[in-house]
Amino acid sequence: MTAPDLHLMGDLRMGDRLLCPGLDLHCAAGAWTVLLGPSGVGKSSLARLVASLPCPAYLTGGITADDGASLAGRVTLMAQTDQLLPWADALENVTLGARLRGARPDRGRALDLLRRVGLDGHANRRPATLSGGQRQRLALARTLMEDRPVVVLDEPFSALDAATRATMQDLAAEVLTGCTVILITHDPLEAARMATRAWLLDPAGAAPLDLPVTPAPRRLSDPATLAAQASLYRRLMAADDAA
Ligand SMILES: Nc1ncnc2c1ncn2[C@@H]1O[C@H](COP(=O)(O)OP(=O)(O)OP(=O)(O)O)[C@@H](O)[C@H]1O
Repeated sequence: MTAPDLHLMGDLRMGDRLLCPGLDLHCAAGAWTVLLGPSGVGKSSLARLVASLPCPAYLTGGITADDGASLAGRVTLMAQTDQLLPWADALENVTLGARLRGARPDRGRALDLLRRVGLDGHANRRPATLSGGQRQRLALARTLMEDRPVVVLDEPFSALDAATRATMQDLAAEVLTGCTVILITHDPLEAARMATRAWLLDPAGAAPLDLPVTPAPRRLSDPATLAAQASLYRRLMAADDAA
């Protein structure tokens, strides 16, 4: 499946509450669109809307793909909570999507992804026996296994230590090459590293954020990455003060 460009348009509302007005976000195919913003502005709601999941919020202008086709079946969402099946082991969790669709899971690919997220030898472990970071990496492996052209990642690396986070970011960038990716994060360094385009959502609307001109993922130690991190941090602090 070819990845489409997405267009998110209109006011993000929940009942009579206006969460974020006047969205006009283009999410380019093959690029990472990063959304930042204060807690409660509606980022996770937007993620659920892109994934066509039940959500009390709605976007007045809708979400469209540039190829005109429905997004149904073309999006995978890694939610903030890991949503692992407690009674299934790690391998069964990673292959869940295929099994739900009645397809034969690619066991070799699943085991390889488990290895690449650092869970080699954990295939038969249940989620309750894993640490928070291991569970998050298992959820990441399940997301990467899905092979969908549109991928929404809602704070996917939040439970990881800094070194593991960078490794998982690189893995996701590699596996998701060519996909339309929407990444939600509260981490300005992650945004500075991973974003092709970044937007700050706040109750006044969505504003574009400045990023280095170099392609993502950027080196953590690159002065331009660190300068962008500092600038994004200042913007987030200002948005938090205003919220
Ligand atoms: N199921 C729900 N029913 C009613 N209100 C909800 C529901 N889910 C979220 N909300 C409210 O909608 C608003 C947006 O929530 P959402 O989780 O989308 O924000 P967010 O920007 O992702 O926040 P965070 O950064 O803390 O994850 C919040 O005020 C939240 O309390």
